[in-house]
Amino acid sequence: MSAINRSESPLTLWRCPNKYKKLDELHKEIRREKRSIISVGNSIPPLIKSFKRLGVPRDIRKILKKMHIRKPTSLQMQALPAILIGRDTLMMSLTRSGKTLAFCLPLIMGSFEEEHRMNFIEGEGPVGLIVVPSRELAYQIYKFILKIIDEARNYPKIRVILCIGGVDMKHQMEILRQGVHIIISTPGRLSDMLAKHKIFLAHCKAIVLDEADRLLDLGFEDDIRIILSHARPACQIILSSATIPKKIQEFSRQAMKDPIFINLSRQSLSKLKLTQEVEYAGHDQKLLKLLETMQKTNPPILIFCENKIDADKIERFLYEKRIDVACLHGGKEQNERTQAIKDFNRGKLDVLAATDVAAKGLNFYNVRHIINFDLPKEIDSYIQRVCRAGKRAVITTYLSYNLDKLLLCDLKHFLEDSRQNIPIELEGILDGEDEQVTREGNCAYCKLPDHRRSSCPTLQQERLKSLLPI
Ligand SMILES: Nc1ncnc2c1ncn2[C@@H]1O[C@H](COP(=O)(O)OP(=O)(O)OP(=O)(O)O)[C@@H](O)[C@H]1O
Repeated sequence: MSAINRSESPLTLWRCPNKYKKLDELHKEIRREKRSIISVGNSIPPLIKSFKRLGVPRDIRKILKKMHIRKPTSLQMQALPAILIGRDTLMMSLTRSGKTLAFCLPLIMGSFEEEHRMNFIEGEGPVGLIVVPSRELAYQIYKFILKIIDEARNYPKIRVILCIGGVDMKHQMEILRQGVHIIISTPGRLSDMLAKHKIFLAHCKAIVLDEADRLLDLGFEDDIRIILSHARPACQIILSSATIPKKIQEFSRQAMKDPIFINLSRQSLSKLKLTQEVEYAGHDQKLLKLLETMQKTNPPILIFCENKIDADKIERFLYEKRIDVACLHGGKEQNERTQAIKDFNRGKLDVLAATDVAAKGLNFYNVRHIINFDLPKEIDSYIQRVCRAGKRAVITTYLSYNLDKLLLCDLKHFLEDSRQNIPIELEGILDGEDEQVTREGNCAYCKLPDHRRSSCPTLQQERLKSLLPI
């Protein structure tokens, strides 16, 4: 291990430009409101609207441009300055809001700076660690980072490795021995490597927990605690999560220091201009309905279901109808899963039937139709699924007859928030809670028009505030 202490200084030397520093709180807040951003915490940096002002080096901006990334997304405008100044950050937003770039870019910039300052030597590093719940997601992020650094020819060479099950570790270990800047891993494999003293986090400056809600859902809590216990207390923690369930609240209270919470509210989804429809269907009718439902659009069509059995059943049924289909779930071999995603994204498959867990965090391109074979148990999972859709896609959801009224109520409110006509099937569902809207149709919480309690920005901000460590 190295003799220099790399861990006490922040990830990057980036400082907020003076022009932005001078903005008063009111103006910062107005800019956030315009972009449906809610930020909570002490001394939150302002939104910064260009990669140039964010200090992203010119060559990297050129590479991003080639990837059709010209300006930061709303989330990145807030998250990048927060992460770049070294603050613990929790990003809560829907999928496709650009969270991955928001944490990858600072790690890449930080690694370049480190390597520029002093070459990494044998056994040194990592500067940054990214922990994700699935191998596919790890691979996707790995490829994304490689794409950027491989093209950055005028910058010092930085090394990235994948530390996940199913990958030959021999080559990765070789790179590790040369000194590594960024590690992308799944929790099980990483805690194993830490226990065997093959990886050290003593000099790690930032740890990212991507899809943090899913990491905890999948029971990786103990692994995460072990991983964090190997890091220095000064290590920056970055969490990305689509929802903030209780476990995340507790976790962030314990693990994060003076954090900034950033929430991109749901209204931003309305930009996708989706058509969302629901149909009642008994369990036995669903397969038969499927062919008719699929006629609504051209492929690619993504079918979501809650369990592996249904995913397999759908695959078999459509295969017999000579449709190019595959399924994606935890019971499939890694190479089958990778192949299915590749084929679907390249247009070789018309239909992919997937469970939520398997599809979590993956990017699918230009999906025209999402069919929810069943309504997930939580509205957040429904929203996650919807986020996989391309622009102007159709979302069809099969509702069973015995669904929880509150869940249907959540669905109805979500459709209202996304400016959808309420399907006749949901019209009869009473708000039940007069608390949702006042008699004048205003938000029952802040009494302002144009939104409901379920999407009230003031309420969301107050909820986030309550999550902050005391
Ligand atoms: N500033 C940007 N401008 C244009 N495209 C972008 C920008 N940032 C990211 N993208 C692209 O948008 C897509 C989704 O981004 P990304 O995967 O970072 O979203 P995410 O919020 O992490 O989603 P998920 O929760 O699904 O992981 C990717 O194809 C990415 O390359």
